[in-house]
Amino acid sequence: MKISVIGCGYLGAVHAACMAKLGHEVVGVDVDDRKIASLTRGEAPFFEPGLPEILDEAMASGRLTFTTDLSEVAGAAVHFVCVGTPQKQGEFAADLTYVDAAFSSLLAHLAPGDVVVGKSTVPVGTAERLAADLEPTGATLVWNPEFLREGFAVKDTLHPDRVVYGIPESDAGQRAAALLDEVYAAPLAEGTPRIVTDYATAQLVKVAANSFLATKISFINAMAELCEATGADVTALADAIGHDARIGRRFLNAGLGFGGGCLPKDIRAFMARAGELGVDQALSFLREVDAINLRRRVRMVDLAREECGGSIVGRRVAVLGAAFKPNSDDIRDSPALNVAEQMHLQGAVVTVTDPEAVTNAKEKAPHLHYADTLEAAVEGAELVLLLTEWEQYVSLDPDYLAGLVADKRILDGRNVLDPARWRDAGWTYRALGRH
Ligand SMILES: NC(=O)c1ccc[n+]([C@@H]2O[C@H](COP(=O)([O-])OP(=O)(O)OC[C@H]3O[C@@H](n4cnc5c(N)ncnc54)[C@H](O)[C@@H]3O)[C@@H](O)[C@H]2O)c1
Ligand SMILES: O=c1ccn([C@@H]2O[C@H](COP(=O)(O)OP(=O)(O)O[C@H]3O[C@H](CO)[C@@H](O)[C@H](O)[C@H]3O)[C@@H](O)[C@H]2O)c(=O)[nH]1
Repeated sequence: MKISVIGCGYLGAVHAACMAKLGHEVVGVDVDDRKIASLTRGEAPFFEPGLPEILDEAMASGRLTFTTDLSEVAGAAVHFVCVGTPQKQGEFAADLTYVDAAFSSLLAHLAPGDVVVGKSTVPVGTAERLAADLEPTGATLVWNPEFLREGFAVKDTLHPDRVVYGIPESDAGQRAAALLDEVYAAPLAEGTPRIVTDYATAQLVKVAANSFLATKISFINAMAELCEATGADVTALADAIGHDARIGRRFLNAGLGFGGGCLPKDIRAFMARAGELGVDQALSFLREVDAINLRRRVRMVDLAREECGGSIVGRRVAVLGAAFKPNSDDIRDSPALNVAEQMHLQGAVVTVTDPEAVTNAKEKAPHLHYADTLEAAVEGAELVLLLTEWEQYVSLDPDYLAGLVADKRILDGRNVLDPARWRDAGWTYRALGRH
């Protein structure tokens, strides 16, 4: 089937390549000509494990092309809209400029019977408005939220935990769902659960899922605050409560908290939308989820100051990690980069390293120092901060690192190192929520 994917960022580029892998003929469209030039060369414009391989395969098959010319979507039966919905400057609400622009420019290229599939994360009520705009074209809107995780985007797209379709209550809605079933025939054949519902529910499922994940992380980080006040150990606590199948151990990793281009802005946009709907009280707990999360970053800097005898002015600090999570080069709302910036503002001499995110970090925070290797970053450091749990940092040898630094002091912002092993090697080890 001929498919178009509008918006080829972290979500859209992966979606386009995966749809081609499933056998469809795909045209990916973006307004960013640098991104399109890179994708056209078969090069992923960002780091995502597995993407280069499926891009290569799809480009070689001739089934995947990229363009900045939206008119090339004509003739596609299904159009996926994957453009960004960032947080508005200075507000909690989502900025729908890109979604609105993508839909309005798409109108001229649609034919009756086409299916437009919204995958961007939007405030509930957006799909209903966009469906009304589509009506004169004879195309049908399906709201099909996306749940992929960066770092696992290819696997999550090809083998999703579930698919959700928000459709109108009409024959056209049923036909649109059947067409989307054809697009997703391979994952559905694997038994992927498929939930068909109305627009409002489909849009809410997405932000409810992200709110739940954010709440789980902030819950354990609140427990970390209690652990710090009592001498308890939050990792042991998470293991113990996680054994209860009703709770589960996943997403209970305490530390610097959540960042990225999704959880922080999605819970804020959800609160803003609840306010517009007159039900802001229902989500008032998300304010606390956000506040607990942001407090962890401040606590990390406080811990660094404590370890440096009350002041970090002029101290040489090595920061391991800039990406918001490992296996990604994404630095959107990265807790690691935020801590590095706070340390710099408070007078420390900060050198940041990351296996993949240094280029993006330099663009966002050019005033920090950067090193391409771990060795260069830690050389002569008086304090080391592990802030993104890349495997190469998790598996660091304390004796090896000891030979490079000026002072053997490490703060583990992700609770991934073995405290006993580091202390035995002569290090001062501190972490969030454990001693
Ligand atoms: N990144 C994820 O892991 C993820 C997962 C699930 C859902 N989402 C949601 O998907 C959406 C996209 O997120 P992302 O991380 O891919 O963002 P992104 O910023 O990486 O990509 C968005 C892309 O859309 C392009 N764009 C903007 N306006 C356009 C237009 N009018 N026509 C064509 N292209 C246009 C931009 O140039 C950019 O390349 C957001 O709503 C996000 O919340 C993201
Ligand atoms: O126990 C945990 C788990 C995660 N995190 C942090 O939480 C953030 C988000 O992690 P993750 O959810 O794995 O990354 P994303 O790629 O942002 O994915 C989330 O956001 C996407 C965009 O909406 C959704 O599609 C995914 O389902 C949802 O997991 C990162 O900063 C992690 O470091 C923790 O602090 N502790």
